[in-house]
Amino acid sequence: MGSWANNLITRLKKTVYLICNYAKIFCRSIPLLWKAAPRETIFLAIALLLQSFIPAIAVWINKQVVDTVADILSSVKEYNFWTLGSLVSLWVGTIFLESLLPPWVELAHRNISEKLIADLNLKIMLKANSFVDINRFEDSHFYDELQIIQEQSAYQPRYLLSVLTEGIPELFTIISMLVLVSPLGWWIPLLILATSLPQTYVSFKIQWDAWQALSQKSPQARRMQYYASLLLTDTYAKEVRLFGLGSLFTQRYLEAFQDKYQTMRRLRGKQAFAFSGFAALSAAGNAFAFYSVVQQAFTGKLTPGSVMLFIQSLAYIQQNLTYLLHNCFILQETLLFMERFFKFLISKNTMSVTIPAKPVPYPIESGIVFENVNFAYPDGRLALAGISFTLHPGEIVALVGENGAGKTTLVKLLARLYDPTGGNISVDGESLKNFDIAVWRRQIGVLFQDFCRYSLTIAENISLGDIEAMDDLERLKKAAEKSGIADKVESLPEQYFTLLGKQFGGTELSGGEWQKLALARAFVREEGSQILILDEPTAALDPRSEYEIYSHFFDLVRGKTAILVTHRLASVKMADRILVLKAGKLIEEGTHEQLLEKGGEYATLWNMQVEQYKF
Ligand SMILES: Nc1ncnc2c1ncn2[C@@H]1O[C@H](COP(=O)(O)OP(=O)(O)OP(=O)(O)O)[C@@H](O)[C@H]1O
Repeated sequence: MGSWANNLITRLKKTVYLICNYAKIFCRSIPLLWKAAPRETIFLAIALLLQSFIPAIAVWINKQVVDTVADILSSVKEYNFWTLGSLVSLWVGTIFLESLLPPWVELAHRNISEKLIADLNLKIMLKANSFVDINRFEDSHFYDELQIIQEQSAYQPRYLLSVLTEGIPELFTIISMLVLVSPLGWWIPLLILATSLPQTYVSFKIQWDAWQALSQKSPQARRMQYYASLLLTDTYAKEVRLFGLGSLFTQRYLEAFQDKYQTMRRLRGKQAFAFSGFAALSAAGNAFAFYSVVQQAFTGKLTPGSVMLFIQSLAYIQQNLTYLLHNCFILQETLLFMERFFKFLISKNTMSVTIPAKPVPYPIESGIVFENVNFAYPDGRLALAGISFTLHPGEIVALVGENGAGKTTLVKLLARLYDPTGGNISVDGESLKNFDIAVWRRQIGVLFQDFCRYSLTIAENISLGDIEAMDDLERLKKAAEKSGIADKVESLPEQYFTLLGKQFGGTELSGGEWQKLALARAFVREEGSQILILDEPTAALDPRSEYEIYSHFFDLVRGKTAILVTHRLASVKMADRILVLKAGKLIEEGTHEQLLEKGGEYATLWNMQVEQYKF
């Protein structure tokens, strides 16, 4: 067989595969509508079926009316009021139904699409929440996919419904019109289809190419969005103005736009060109069919009503084919979104979970042991290498070291936000991996240096540390007092019920006040937790607040194993032990005095800080 034929077979196979794949996704998507809104879906299906056949019934009635009138005029039949009256009543009935249905179809469409959007978004949120580690969010490919799904879930489900509510009646109208014209000549529907389908196929193919090009250019589209957000969101407003960054970002926006636009412009040109060529073929086919019908009418083989039926049917077929084609494009894009959505729903957790889990020791007796622990982030760089130490119950340990030394990474491993890529972490001799992750995390109160600021009330902001404390104002107040934010809260008119954050018109706090609130969140998890991790807890605090926190530190962490990550060496003096990290390695370990005596890295850092305070 020649290479031309081979090529054709490969293309055909590919097309069949694509169509089967789309059909599969379509069949998986429809039950989602049913689940989101069963009653509305039944109503919509019935209304759509009615809508689909109304045009064919109307055209058929028109034919009967014209033929009856022609017969009466040519005296073939006698004028009969009842025949004409019933035809007119039927015609009025179909026209009435045609105008009655759309508002109800629209209502059902909107109700279902709103429910469907909420349903899909909930599924996405629940799935994202089921990832127990944060690796997924740091895998750039996966994160990109998640962003696209999140963005498109706001409108693609609506498109799916639009396509169904418009496309189904269009398809049935085309079929019923083809059936109606077939008595005029068996070859007429075939000719109309044969001259219209190449146009449909080519448009489809070009649309597919355009979609692929668009997804290849999606980094550019996302960059455009990013540069726009730099000029349009409050987070960047200060720096953009002070550093005069407006023109740089608009320039970058334009560069990304040009890159995407040039590709799309070429493809759209190709599409218009191919479309026009095949439109001419379709027009020639229709003209031939029209000529044949009119000629048969001249020779008396067809009635005037049949000519009108042909003209009206052809108009309906042409119009609905164009609309259907457009809807197929949209459906194709929607099905690609649904494919992404389904893939996302079956994506696996990257962290292994042991079932059944071992009970977490309470209290921890012998301690938490890091044994030769290594960790590399997804980009492959080693952030921790060969870390070994033991955290004894009730001990206060300070982690110090230069920026990027691996301190935060180490506490993330302890909270099991990641698993080590080498070595092991164990608690009372049992690997951390064997515990129920949620139960283990409940043992930990934590404040990260990049803590979150929630646009919720103060009480809610604190209680997020332990949602069981949500209604226990006394517990929340105690945590607020420990972190030093209680006085500020009590000075506000609505106190603990003050809404925070500008997003919903709440009050704004200063950076240090937000940090104290986050600290209160770590303290509220007091009951039942055994470990307290504070990563730079006082970075944004004024000297007085910092002094107050550290002078009561033993009180604050009472009975817990505490890990304190800080650059302020004056505040680590009271720690039972200090671990010094450098470039991912544990290089020194001991009390403040021992490390000073040793004269190593810690002593150097200490002396540098002491120098700063000398006058
Ligand atoms: N999410 C991440 N993906 C890739 N690399 C990361 C990520 N987070 C941190 N790193 C890298 O891991 C190393 C250790 O970072 P880590 O945040 O643990 O340092 P740190 O000691 O807490 O620093 P700092 O004192 O600045 O807070 C750094 O080189 C950093 O670039």
